[in-house]
Amino acid sequence: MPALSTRTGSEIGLYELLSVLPSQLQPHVESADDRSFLHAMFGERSLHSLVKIHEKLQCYEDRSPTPVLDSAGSLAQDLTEELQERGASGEIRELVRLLSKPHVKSLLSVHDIVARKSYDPELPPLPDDIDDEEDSVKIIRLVKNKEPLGATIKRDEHTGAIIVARIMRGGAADRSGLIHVGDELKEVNGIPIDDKKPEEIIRILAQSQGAITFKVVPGIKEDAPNKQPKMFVKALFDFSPEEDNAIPCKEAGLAFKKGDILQIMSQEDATWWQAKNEGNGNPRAGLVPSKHLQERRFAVWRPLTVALPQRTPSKRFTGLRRSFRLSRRDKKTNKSMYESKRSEQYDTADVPTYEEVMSYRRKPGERHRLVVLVGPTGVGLNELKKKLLISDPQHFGVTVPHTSRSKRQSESDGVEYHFISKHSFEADIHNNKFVEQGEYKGNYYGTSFDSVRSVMSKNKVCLLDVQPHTLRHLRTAEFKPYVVFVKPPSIERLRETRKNAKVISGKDDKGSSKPFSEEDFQEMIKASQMMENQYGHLFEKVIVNDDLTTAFSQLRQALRKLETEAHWVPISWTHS
Ligand SMILES: Nc1ncnc2c1ncn2[C@@H]1O[C@H](COP(=O)(O)OP(=O)(O)OP(=O)(O)O)[C@@H](O)[C@H]1O
Repeated sequence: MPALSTRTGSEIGLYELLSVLPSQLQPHVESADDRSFLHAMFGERSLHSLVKIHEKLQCYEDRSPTPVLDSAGSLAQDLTEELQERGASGEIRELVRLLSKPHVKSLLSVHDIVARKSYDPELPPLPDDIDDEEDSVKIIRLVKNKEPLGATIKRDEHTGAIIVARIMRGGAADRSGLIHVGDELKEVNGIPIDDKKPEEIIRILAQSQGAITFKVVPGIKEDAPNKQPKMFVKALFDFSPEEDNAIPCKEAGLAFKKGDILQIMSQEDATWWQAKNEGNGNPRAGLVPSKHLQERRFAVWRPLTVALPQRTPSKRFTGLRRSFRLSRRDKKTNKSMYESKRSEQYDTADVPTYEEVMSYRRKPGERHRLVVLVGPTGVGLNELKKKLLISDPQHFGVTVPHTSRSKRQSESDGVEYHFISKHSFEADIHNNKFVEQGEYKGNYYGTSFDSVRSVMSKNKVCLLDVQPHTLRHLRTAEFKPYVVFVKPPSIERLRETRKNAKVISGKDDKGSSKPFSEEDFQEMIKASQMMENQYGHLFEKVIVNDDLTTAFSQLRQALRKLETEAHWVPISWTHS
């Protein structure tokens, strides 16, 4: 900004500064709203008067004047009386007249107040015949620009009075500290509103700019300012106030997307909370559905979206990744796998509303978080895992799966697999020792929790790829999983990029491979959409595996950040 001209040449006069600021700031302010706000604010007459007074007072600052006496008012009174007793020369009469002028009396009175530094107002005693029923009225003057007032109103069902229903945290009304929930609105800008509908009042308010005067009857005093501790939640669903017909005021709503971090500012209302979105930097709170409301809504929607028969998960062995060298290209296996996931997901404990979170940064020496890769079959999880392992074999590690099939000559126990008997495998399943397990051609295969622990205890980042329905078993303070969803690109890009790629054929379990078919691509995209719909709220990072090198570098960067920066994790993971 260029230097501003000053009155004295050496010091910037505040008053001059104020008058040139709007034009000087103009090139730096993009929005027309902001520009008109600045104009209105710097052009406000009372502000200019205050600045003038401030400048005048500054002249006295160096001299630090002290009052000679603090009873100039009574001295003037005594003097007037004495002078009146003396005869009546013209000069005496003039002095008596001057001293009795109300302005001079007020000036002397102000002088004495300042000299005594007694600034508390002295209120006259209450009259004896006061009517206890009479309402005390408060006049409030707020300066409003285009920003909304940040309050909602309602009509009291019993009395018919217009009452302040909500004050939005951080909004204009809240910042003023003058209007409170429960206050009864009597007049806006001198217009009585007793007979007006709330919508009409809202219109009056919306059309008012600059100073607005409210006449209110204060409600019952609020308790001490809300000292609720800061609470952050991760939203597990999308919300758009525009599309919500139940919200008391659409303009007061706060839109958010699944995965956004919200700071809950008020839970006073059981149905509509007030929250700020951590991501958008807006200091004003908006209305969001409360957890309770969202749960109720979900209960109503749920039968419509997932009307699937419940299965008993313990009796079923869900599908396995090809990392176990099993067929997942067998369509029958894939289909039943997804059906089983759907029914497991919508278990009542899993209603996706909000999850309380806290910022967490791994301390030096602390175990690394488990990195879980999730994605549809063939999307490239193994390829990405392989690249990570090659990039830093000391830093990354993978689990060794268990199997009940017999060991081949070329294999060693604990290298390709942990080979255990069918009987032990079944006992381990029974004792919940597996993150996930499955059966293929009469043999069991599975990844145990202990195999994950074993990698983590070597201070390595354990890379695991699992079916998304097993995430719920891993989401504990011990593993603190960082879930990366690997997503396929568009079908056109799949055709282009996977020209030379091979998928493991489902025809045998010897790992023979075949090129991707058009059907494989379609299945991959469909499965990806299904996973995102059902488990999207659990994914912390989504990577589109279009160009492999780009996807790998995005993953590498995300994992670097995971180790160096703070991330939001469920609060229960932080106090273990
Ligand atoms: N971005 C990519 N561009 C080209 N080819 C790719 C890309 N990503 C993976 N591939 C190839 O696609 C094939 C399948 O990849 P990969 O085996 O890693 O999939 P996967 O997700 O591990 O599958 P599954 O879970 O069924 O084991 C491999 O031949 C791999 O090299």
